[in-house]
Amino acid sequence: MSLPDILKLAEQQGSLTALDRHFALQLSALVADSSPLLLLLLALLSKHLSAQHSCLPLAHIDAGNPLDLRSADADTMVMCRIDCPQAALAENISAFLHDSAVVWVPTADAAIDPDNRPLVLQNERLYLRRYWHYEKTVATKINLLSVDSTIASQLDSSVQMLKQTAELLTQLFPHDGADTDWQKVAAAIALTRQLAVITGGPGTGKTTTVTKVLLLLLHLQPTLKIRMVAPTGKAAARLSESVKNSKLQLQRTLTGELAALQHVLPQIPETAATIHRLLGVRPGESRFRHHHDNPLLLDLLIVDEASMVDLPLMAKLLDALPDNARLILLGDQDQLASVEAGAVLADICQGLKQGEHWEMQYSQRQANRLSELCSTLLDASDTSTKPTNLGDSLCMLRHSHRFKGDAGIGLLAAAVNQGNIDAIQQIWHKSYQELQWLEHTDDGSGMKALMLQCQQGYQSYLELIQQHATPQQILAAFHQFRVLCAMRAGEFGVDGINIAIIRNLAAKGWLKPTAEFYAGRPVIIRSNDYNLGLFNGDIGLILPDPAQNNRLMTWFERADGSMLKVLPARLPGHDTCFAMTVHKSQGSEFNTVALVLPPKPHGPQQQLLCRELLYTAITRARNQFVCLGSLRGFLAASSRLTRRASGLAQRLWH
Ligand SMILES: Nc1ncnc2c1ncn2[C@@H]1O[C@H](COP(=O)(O)OP(=O)(O)OP(=O)(O)O)[C@@H](O)[C@H]1O
Repeated sequence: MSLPDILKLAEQQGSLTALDRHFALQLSALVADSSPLLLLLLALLSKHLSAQHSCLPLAHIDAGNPLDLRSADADTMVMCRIDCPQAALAENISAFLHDSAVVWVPTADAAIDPDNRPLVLQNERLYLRRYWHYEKTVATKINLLSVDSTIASQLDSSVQMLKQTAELLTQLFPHDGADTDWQKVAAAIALTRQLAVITGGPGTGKTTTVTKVLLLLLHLQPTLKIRMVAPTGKAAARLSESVKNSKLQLQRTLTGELAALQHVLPQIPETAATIHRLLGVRPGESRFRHHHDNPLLLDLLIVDEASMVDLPLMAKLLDALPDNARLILLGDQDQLASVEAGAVLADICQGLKQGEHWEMQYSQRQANRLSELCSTLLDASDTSTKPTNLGDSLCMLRHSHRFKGDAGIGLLAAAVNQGNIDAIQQIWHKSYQELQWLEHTDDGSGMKALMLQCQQGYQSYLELIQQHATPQQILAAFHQFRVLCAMRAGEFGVDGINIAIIRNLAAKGWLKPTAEFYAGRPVIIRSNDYNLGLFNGDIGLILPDPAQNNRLMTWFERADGSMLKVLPARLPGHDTCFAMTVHKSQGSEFNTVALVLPPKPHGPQQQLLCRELLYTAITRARNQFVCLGSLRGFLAASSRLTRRASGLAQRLWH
């Protein structure tokens, strides 16, 4: 059997896709190199990229069965294994790739490959040139932005400036407890450094903190040009809403000595855009309007939900950022990584991870500066023995103001995040009001209970349609409840659950799904349509338009709160979305979330069911979290962490 035949066998057995096989065959034909090992590596690289890794770490390859064949005759197994001990594999393959004419191995003095070879090998990781380039762009810019900035040095040399900043911080962050106010520390970092990365779970006060930072920065520099962005329209709308709320709360606290800052409040921007809109999409072209040679016109960029930003988009955004601009990244590093390749925020925060715990990694100099600015004492556990510039730019908020300490949702999210199996079991057995477990049973009673939840959750928006409420009111009611699934296909995936919900609501007489488009059908957009202004992940509702003789239109709410209506026939690719994937729910929140897990996860499903997926689903819920699944499956998923292969953390932290 030749290697191309073995690739075909791997495709038939499901361990490679047709794309992986064709990619390998075509690229090796293009570069006129038919060596079996190169073909094998190309197929594995493609497989890794499809699984959203940025590269193929050579150490990940299994010498004995690299294609993960389930069954094959002895000759075939011998043909496809790599003839070398596993311990020496990475080194041997590395030597092979060094000699290959299609692989570029960067050196300290050659930053660009003059021959534009399609593959790059660095630190025993094999990249497609494009991805290597994205990673390098992100690492270079983040490293550049984290260098101890002039602002911080000025502060150190000017006692008066330090005192003034400390006073402003004390007034804006009054705190009576003895422990450190991390929001204040985060604000001090954002005020004094060009880069600040503020991470933390839901409700830990990221937006509140950043709004206060904006107030202080605008007070000190009134002409500062600020832009706020998020990866999706929904996340941008949420950020706008959150900043508006924070401004209202702040307004109430600006009394006494702080009253002088009241006039600055209106200067704080309230509208966030999507990253695509900020960068300027040019229809039909893959390059954005803004890039390194045509940078964005801004002094400060705030990026919310940074965990959702994939490697290519982050590279393009950072490439377009002017050299002297400030950058604040906000996000939750524990959430699922971006839908596309990379896990940029997790890689940026990786140096803080110490086993199952997170600890700040400040240099002694930064710890002293922050202690003075915040009138607190950062202890030894917050400083690093191997300090980095990036470590000085990071702050993690850990106290959630949304979930009260003893509230079920917060406890469950924390226990899942730590993979604490005993705690998870106790929480599910304790019957918290906010949590409801539905076990899959052979008689289908779990599924029946889920359908009852759906009736309760979707009743109010369907009633509002009958009462001729405004599309905005109906959409707001629809967004109170959502079913989330781990996967798309199958009876317990998005496809099957959507069908079950439609049948159930139709049986109640609440929906009339007699045609493709019917009043009350929720849709989620699958791709970007820049002409219509619709983006991947946007959710709309099909409703009659009284202004057009009740003709059916699809209504969407834009990031600025205005409504967009589109003829159903003109919609780009879309799906029904009574149920949606957990991935697509990132950046959204609902009063009640019902998560559906398969009863007996097997094969590739198990890989999908991981800790980040559960954590993301749980933290989408504000008031109630319901889960239909098998408790064993839930516990197994809590123990499974997914790591995306990437060289970014190494470039940033070593
Ligand atoms: N220090 C604080 N003391 C009391 N309440 C706070 C504090 N910080 C934030 N809050 C409140 O907690 C809630 C969540 O805050 P905020 O929206 O800033 O968090 P967030 O981290 O941005 O949340 P999300 O990730 O959901 O966007 C808000 O109602 C806010 O007013």
